[in-house]
Order: sequence, then structure tokens, then C-alpha cells
Amino acid sequence: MGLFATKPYEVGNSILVEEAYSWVTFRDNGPNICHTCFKFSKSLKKCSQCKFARYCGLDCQKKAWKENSHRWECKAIASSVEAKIPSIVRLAALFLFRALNSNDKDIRLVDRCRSFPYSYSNMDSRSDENDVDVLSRQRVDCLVEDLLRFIRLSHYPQHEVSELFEDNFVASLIRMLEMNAHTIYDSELNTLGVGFFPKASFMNHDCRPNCVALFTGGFHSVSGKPISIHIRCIRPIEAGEEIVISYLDVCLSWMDRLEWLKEHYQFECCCSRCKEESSLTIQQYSEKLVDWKSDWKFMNRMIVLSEREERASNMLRSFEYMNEAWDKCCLCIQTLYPNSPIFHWKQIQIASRLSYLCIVLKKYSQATEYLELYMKLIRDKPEWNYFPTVALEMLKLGKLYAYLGNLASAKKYLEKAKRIYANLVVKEDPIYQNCEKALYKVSIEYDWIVQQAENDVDGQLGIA
Ligand SMILES: C[S@@+](CC[C@H](N)C(=O)[O-])C[C@H]1O[C@@H](n2cnc3c(N)ncnc32)[C@H](O)[C@@H]1O
Repeated sequence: MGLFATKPYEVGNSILVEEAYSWVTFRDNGPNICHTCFKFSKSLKKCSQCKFARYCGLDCQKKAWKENSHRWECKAIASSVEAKIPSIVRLAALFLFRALNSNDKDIRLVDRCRSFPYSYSNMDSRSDENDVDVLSRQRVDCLVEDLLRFIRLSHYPQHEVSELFEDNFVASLIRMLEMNAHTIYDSELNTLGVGFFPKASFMNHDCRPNCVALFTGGFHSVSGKPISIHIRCIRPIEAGEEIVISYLDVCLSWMDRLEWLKEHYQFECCCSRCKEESSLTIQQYSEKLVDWKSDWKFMNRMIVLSEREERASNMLRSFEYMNEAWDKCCLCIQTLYPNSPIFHWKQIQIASRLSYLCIVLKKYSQATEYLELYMKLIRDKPEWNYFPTVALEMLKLGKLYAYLGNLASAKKYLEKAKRIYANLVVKEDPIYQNCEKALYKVSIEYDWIVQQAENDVDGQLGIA
């Protein structure tokens, strides 16, 4: 199944706006994010019973109680000894409570889980079972146990749910939500939570997507309205064409995308971009495949080590590991495997990471160098147009240049970022406002300097 356009769409058109059916905020964000509209605030009110759920106002609290089944979840959270309930378990419980308490239409959603092809029972009969499958089943087993315990603690009428617990239904439900729910993030791409959006959940993946998914919430939210998904068109779409988004960052290499999609969604992508990039790589380098794999492994190892150090707040060590990955990547492109798209995309990913680390380490000038490389590497890739990750890097680069006093470059990148955001988010979105404000300030200063220079030249002062 998939989602298909019934009429043509232009870049920037909003294709679908849908409220979440069930949703949860991630634990780490809990204290500062309203559990209904995802508004960011430091003065949220706690639910007096569970002391966990927080709301920006009464409307949001009522909405959660009625529509997001907080009345059941509340008891379960309040009586949990260990409050660290996995987000997917809470989402599955909220989904079930809501579906069982509503009309036939929603029961169809439950039936969708039953027929879900990645169900536990289906995996049992797979002949090519491997370690990944076994690990994945063990993980689902634990989540199933957590969910059953959570439902028991909720005091939900057990006779209404008992029959659902047969035939591995709960495992199917968890798998359905793992594959069909959307991670919710704000326009700065910080992850906020996870939600199930019934229509949007039909959208398939393509590494060259024609749409992107963005969310209200974070800073731009509507009190009393649950978090919503917005699907925006980023390439012209014809009537009848499938509406596709990318489940991952489009700026990843074919190998990274392949591995990630297999691990998280258990499919091998065969979109046009994957076909192009895989055939180029494998045909061109088949004789060097063994070396190529070991270079690839080395780079990934350095990235993992860098991320580990970053989590431990050892930013300098993290920077050093990432730099090793960068050196290896440059060597691969310059001498070992020139023109290989796989290493080019890896270089884009590492450049972005290195610029982030430079900013944390306050090496601002060096950060602009990596971001310039990023922009150069991405220039002729069709995928970069209108993508939020790219817009964010442009905004960062514009602001860095403004800080460093290079106003011409600051203006150039802020204008580009604003142009992309104009097609992605509403004008009230803080990221758009932020971009507009920065551009306004830089432009005034820049115009003033240009005017001064012109006056000086007119006055024959002869400045260079
Ligand atoms: C969010 S669902 C999309 C709707 C799904 N096609 C359905 O019928 O329910 C995600 C699942 O769709 C399938 N899928 C999505 N994009 C795909 C692609 N490019 N190639 C193969 N399978 C894909 C995978 O099975 C994936 O786990």
C-alpha cells in the first residue's frame, strides 16, 4: 500500500495535514514539552496523579485525557516502580486504548496490525533466519512483556483486551508501530517524540523523495490541538504519482542507507537513486572490493568512536576520531576510488559532523571551512533541493559568517536558507522567523557598508 496524488502539486504545496492518532513525547524532553501540542515551555503544569504528564494548559490536558487515553495511561505510570517505560510501549498502549474505545473505523486500524507482514509469527517461519532476526525477536519479546505489564497496571477492563493477546497480536502491534509510526522533530531537527498518523503511515520511502514530513510542535504549536504532521511537496508531482518521503537523511551514502533501512525497516531499497549509486560503485570497484570494504569499515569505526566520545562529553576526542574518518575519506576519494558516489556522500556526512564539533569547540572559522566543503559537495546533487537538513546547515553557515564579520557570505547563505524554508514551513515557524530576522540585520549592516564604500569611491578616497 502507498499514498498517491489525485492531482498535480507544485513545490511548496501542502499535501496532507493530519493530527496524530496516538503520540508520546520522548522521556528526555518530558519536562519541557507539552504532552499534547508539544509546545516548548519551562512552566508546564504536571498531572497531579502520575506527576509525569505535563501540559501547557487545560485544553491540552483535556485532549490528552479524552483522546490520547491518558486516563488509562495515568494509572499505569503512577503505579510503575520503574518509570523508564520505553516510548514504543507507551505508544502501543495509547493506540490500543483509543482504538478499542471508539467506532468500527478504528477497529480497522487494529485489524491492520493483525495482517502486518512483519509479525512475530511470520518471522518464526522464515527459513533464512539469522542473528539479526533472533536479536530483533528477543527485543520484541521484552517489549511485549513491558506492554502487557503496562496494560495490567492501567486497570483497563481486562476482559476487553484478553482476546487481543492471543496469536502474537501484541508483537504484531509493536512491529506495526515500529515501522509505521513517525519520529516527531521540530524544525531545528531535534527529536521530540513519536506518533502514529493513520494516513501518513501509508507513505513509502524513496531516497529521492518528492515530499518531506514536518511537524507542528516544539516552538510552533497550537494549544489544545494534538501534534500534527505536515507533508510538503519538494519536487513537482503529477496526478497518479506516488507520494514518497525519505525515512532517513538523504545526505547519506548508498551503503549507509542500505544498512539503516535493513536494520530499521527490514527492506532493501530499490529506488532509482539506489540503483544508480550501487551499480556505479560495484561495477567500478569490483576488483578492489575487499580493500574498499575494509576502508569503509575503518571510517564507520571512527565515526562510532567519535559518537561514543561525544556522548561522554569528550568533545576534543570526538573531534579527533571524526578527523581520522575525514582523512581516510579524502584519501579514498583522491587516490583509491575517485568519483565513487558512496565516498562522496560519506564525505558530506563527515563534513557536517565535523562542522558541528567545531562549533561546540568554538573553532568557528574552521566550522565555516567544513560547511563550505559540505555546500560544495552537495551542489550538484538533485536531492539537496529543499531538504530541511541542508537548509539548517545553510542557516548555520550564514550565522557563523555574520559572527565572523563576513557579511557578504552571511547574506548569501541566509538568503538561500530562507528560500528553502519558505517552501517547507509556515511563516510563523520560529526557524523561518529566526532566518528572516538574521537576514534583516545582516542586510542592513551589509547595505550600510556598501553604501559607505560607494560614497568613499565617489569622494575619490580610493579604498580597495
Ligand atoms: C510506513 S510503512 C509504508 C506503508 C506500507 N507500504 C504498507 O503497506 O503498510 C513502511 C513499510 O513499507 C515498506 N516500504 C516502504 N518503502 C519501501 C521501499 N522503498 N521499498 C520496499 N519496501 C518499502 C516496508 O515494508 C516498510 O517497512
